[in-house]
Amino acid sequence: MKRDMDINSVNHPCFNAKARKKFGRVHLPVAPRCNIQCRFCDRKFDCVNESRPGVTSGVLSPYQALVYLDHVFEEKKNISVVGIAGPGDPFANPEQTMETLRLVRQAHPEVLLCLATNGLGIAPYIDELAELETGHVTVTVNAVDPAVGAKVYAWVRDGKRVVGPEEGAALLIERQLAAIKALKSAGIMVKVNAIMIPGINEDHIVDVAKEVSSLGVDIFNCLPFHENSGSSFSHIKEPTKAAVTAVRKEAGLYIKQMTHCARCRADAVGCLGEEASEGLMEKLKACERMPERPDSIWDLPKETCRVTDSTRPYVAVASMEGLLVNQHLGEARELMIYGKRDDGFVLVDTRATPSAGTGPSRWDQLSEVLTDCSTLLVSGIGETPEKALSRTGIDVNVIEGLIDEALGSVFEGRSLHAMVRRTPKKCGEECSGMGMGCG
Ligand SMILES: C[S@@+](CC[C@H](N)C(=O)[O-])C[C@H]1O[C@@H](n2cnc3c(N)ncnc32)[C@H](O)[C@@H]1O
Ligand code: SF4
Ligand code: SF4
Repeated sequence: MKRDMDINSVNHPCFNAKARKKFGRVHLPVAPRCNIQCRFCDRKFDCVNESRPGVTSGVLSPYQALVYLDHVFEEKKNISVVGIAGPGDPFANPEQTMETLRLVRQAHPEVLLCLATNGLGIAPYIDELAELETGHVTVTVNAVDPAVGAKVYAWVRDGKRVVGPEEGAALLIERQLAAIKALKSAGIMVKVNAIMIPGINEDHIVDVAKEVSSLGVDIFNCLPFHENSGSSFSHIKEPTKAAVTAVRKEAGLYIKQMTHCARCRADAVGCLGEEASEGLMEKLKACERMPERPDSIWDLPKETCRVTDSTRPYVAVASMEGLLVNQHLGEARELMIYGKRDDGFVLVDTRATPSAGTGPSRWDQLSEVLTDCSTLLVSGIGETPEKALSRTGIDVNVIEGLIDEALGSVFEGRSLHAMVRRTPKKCGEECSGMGMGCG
């Protein structure tokens, strides 16, 4: 759908408070994974009831997102910005992010493109972002001192290497500052978000403001920590309004402040603070059920492939960080769905698992979610789900080790024997369940 809108870079409702009543934004939730773990963040992929960052009603492929965008433009005539803000990090899913931006730019040359990222993985993409005329990037910088950063970040994944808090924070900060410099050199407007977390970094926010101001950042958004029962900071309370105002005032001595941030969901749409449209959330879910690409399923080399059924070309994996098969099915809130292409394995989707407490029907629901998967790789599973899934034709394997290695075996027809977990996790012994089966 072509639109006739005269949009210029000042019409971004987050970068310019004056634009916030007139212009809206839409976030396309195409990036489910994350390459770091902020201790305050808990992502939810199928939730209509919570309004906070990291939450979305669904995750879309780039093509699905383009179809969804047409529905958005039809319903909302004042959208000036198309952005990607997770629900994870855009550069933990760089292929999906860049493909989405390319598709949107091609179909809608008038729109402002925008991204929110932790900055770890953006560097290789900055030139292309500039070519696509991505006008606005937000980088979340919660610390510029690695000792403070180590309190905020649990781990950081750089390629295949996962590092702990101290080394991770130092690496992340170095990448963030370099990325900000490069973004500014490429002529892109940069906003820095800094989450103010009581008892963790509240005395450090002004240092962050000073540092990023020296790099030419355009605007600074000191965002109060949003209480989050699912995160490791579940015990921390939101900072008081007075404390946030005081920090913003001091930080304002160094850099322009944003004070109207609505702490939006990863699928937010409309003007800032506007209630989510039920109709559009239904459309988003409908788009999520469409084929991921117009030509849908990739051709697999059937003669060498254990995954011989072309209606089940994918493999579902339970993993805590996307590197290892290391999660019990009962603990997995999402499964990673992998496919094979000529150039290797590719994460095609991340799917929420049905929530606990619904009894055995939970596993029937899960098998519906996995109708296009031939195989499930987990590090533990209860007897009931194993039987329920196997009944529907899914090959369930309890293994441990690198995802890439396991996918190699599955897709190339080799045995998984060497990876089989010798002492399968017993129900309730190593997971957080009650030992009652994964009900
Ligand atoms: C969900 S993230 C997605 C983009 C990217 N991963 C990032 O961190 O910038 C969007 C923004 O929400 C913030 N956020 C996440 N959880 C939050 C919380 N509990 N309280 C306040 N801000 C939060 C992030 O720090 C980030 O600035
Ligand atoms: S980088 Fe963004 S999505 Fe990732 S854990 Fe931090 S806030 Fe959440
Ligand atoms: S979270 Fe804040 S900066 Fe991001 S879109 Fe919402 S209002 Fe704008």
